[in-house]
Amino acid sequence: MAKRIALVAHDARKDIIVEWAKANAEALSGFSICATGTTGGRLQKDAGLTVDRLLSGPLGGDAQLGAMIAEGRLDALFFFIDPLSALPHDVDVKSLLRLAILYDTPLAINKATADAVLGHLVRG
Ligand SMILES: O=C(CO)COP(=O)(O)O
Repeated sequence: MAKRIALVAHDARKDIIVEWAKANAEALSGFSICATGTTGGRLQKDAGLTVDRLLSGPLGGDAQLGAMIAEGRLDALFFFIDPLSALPHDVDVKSLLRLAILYDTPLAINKATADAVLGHLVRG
């Protein structure tokens, strides 16, 4: 069964994750991909990816991903975090990151680490 990965980006990072997904389309096609709502919409429309869309991050999508991690249903998290803005749902972001750390889930937080984690997953 294909490994399941999640792609998430804050608004200021959505163009970056779309470009990254386009550049890595072939590698990403081997995974089952889920994404928070708005990120998923951009990835479908602008990068042509097939994704399972969860709720938007601030409306519970980050919490859904946290639950997937806690239940052992997510193999890696690609979370392009905005480092320059205060976010109203910061508690959800922190919770998701905390669970990824707690469960030792491979975690990418920017393009450089996304390249590294994806390479690690592709190599098996
Ligand atoms: O806010 C997010 C992650 O914290 C992402 O949610 P959206 O993809 O719905 O914008």
